[in-house]
Amino acid sequence: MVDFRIVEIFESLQGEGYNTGMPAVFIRFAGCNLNCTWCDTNFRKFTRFTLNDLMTKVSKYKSKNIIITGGEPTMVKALPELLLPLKKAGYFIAIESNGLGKVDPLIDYIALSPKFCYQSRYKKIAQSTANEVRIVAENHPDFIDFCQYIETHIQAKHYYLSPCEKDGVFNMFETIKLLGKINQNRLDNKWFLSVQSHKFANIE
Ligand SMILES: Nc1nc2[nH]cc(C(=O)O)c2c(=O)[nH]1
Ligand code: SF4
Ligand SMILES: [Mg+2]
Repeated sequence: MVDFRIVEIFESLQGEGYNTGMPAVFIRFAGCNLNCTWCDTNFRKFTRFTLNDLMTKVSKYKSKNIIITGGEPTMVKALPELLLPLKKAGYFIAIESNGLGKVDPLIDYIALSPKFCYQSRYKKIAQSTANEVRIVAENHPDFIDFCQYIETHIQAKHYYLSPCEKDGVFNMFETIKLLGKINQNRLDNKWFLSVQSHKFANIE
């Protein structure tokens, strides 16, 4: 029988991006194909859940929104075996992905966070459509070029820069300066600010 490597499951509010404030059950899968220096998730420590364990656990929460995250959830081979029963049970399923893997068509809402520190890996784009893109802001001369590259290669409704957190400190000033740069010479802003608001609200 398949089992899923799960870091944590919890109910909270979406802290980031367009759906900030949306109540959701977060399913955090173990494993990632990247190793960002500022990663805030220990995706190596996990518990095994069967499909039944997962469905039972999720059904105990109030929310009918699921956010599949990680780690990198597109690397979970058995994911479709979970998505189908979740869809049948009426859940709205969102995913948080770094964009290097293809997102299953059963997913209802796609948030992609391509990583500047691994820009060479994005020469081939696996997932070229999304509902929203969020890039963690980094102070580097090539950063704006990367954002522009992503904007032309990933079609999305919303584009965001997110301040990077290291040891509780956010590069907020750097981020808004980068937003100013990336939006200059446009009639309408295309890039907006997304903060990890849950970290300010002291919720999961
Ligand atoms: N509240 C809350 N919102 C989130 N949105 C994306 C998260 C993630 O870790 O992928 C996350 C998270 O960890 N907590
Ligand atoms: S892609 Fe996300 S989960 Fe993976 S190492 Fe980077 S920040 Fe962490
Ligand atoms: Mg998080």
